[in-house]
Amino acid sequence: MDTLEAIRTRRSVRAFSDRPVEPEKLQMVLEAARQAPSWANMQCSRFVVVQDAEVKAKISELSFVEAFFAPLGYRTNPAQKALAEAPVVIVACGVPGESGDLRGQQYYMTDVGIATENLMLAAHAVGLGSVFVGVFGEEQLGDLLDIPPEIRIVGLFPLGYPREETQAKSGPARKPLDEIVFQGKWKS
Ligand SMILES: Cc1cc2nc3c(=O)[nH]c(=O)nc-3n(C[C@H](O)[C@H](O)[C@H](O)COP(=O)(O)O)c2cc1C
Repeated sequence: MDTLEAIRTRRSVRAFSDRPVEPEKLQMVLEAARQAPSWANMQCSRFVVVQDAEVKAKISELSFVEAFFAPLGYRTNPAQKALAEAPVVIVACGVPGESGDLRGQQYYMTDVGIATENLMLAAHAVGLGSVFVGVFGEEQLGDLLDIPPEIRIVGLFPLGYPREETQAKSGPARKPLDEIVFQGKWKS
C-alpha cells in the first residue's frame, strides 16, 4: 500500500478480532512512530506498550470520563470496548521538556500527534487497525502505569486486526477543501 492510499483508506477501528499482533508488525508500527519529525529533533515521544489483559481492562475503564461524556449524552467512550479487546494498547506520552514551548503553544502535543499518525498509518498499511483515544483519566492512568507526573499522556491506541464485519468502508465525512483552504489570504 502506498502512502497516499494509506492516508485515504485509514479509518478509526473500534472492534478487534482476537488474532494476536505479530511481534514484527508491532515493531514496524513502533518504528514508524520513531521515524516521525519532531521539534529540533528532540524526540519527546514515549510509548508504553500494554499487552496484559487485566491492565488493558483497567485502561478501558479509565477511558470513560463521566464529566466529559455525560453532558454529550454518551454513556461510554466509543472506543472503550476496543481498549479491552485489542491485543495491544499503546499509550503515547510526551516529555514536555524535550519539545518547544512558543507563544503559549506546547509542541509536545504536535510531536506526539505526528508520531501517532505515523503509527496509525503504518498499522493500517500492515493490515492492523487503531484509533486515537484522547479522552481518559490521565492521573489514574499515570498511577496505573507508573508514568511520572511531569510526563503527559497524549493518547491511547488500541492495536489489532479489525473485526471485518464491523469495519466501516467510509468514515465520517470531511469538510470540502474550499471550506478549509484559502488562496493567498484568510477566507479569500
Ligand atoms: C485527538 C483525538 C482524540 C480522539 N479521541 C477519541 C476518543 O476518545 N474516543 C473515540 O472513540 N475516538 C476518538 N478519536 C477518533 C475520532 O473520533 C476520529 O478520528 C474521527 O471521527 C474521524 O474518523 P476516522 O478516524 O475514521 O477517519 C479521537 C481522534 C483524535 C484525533
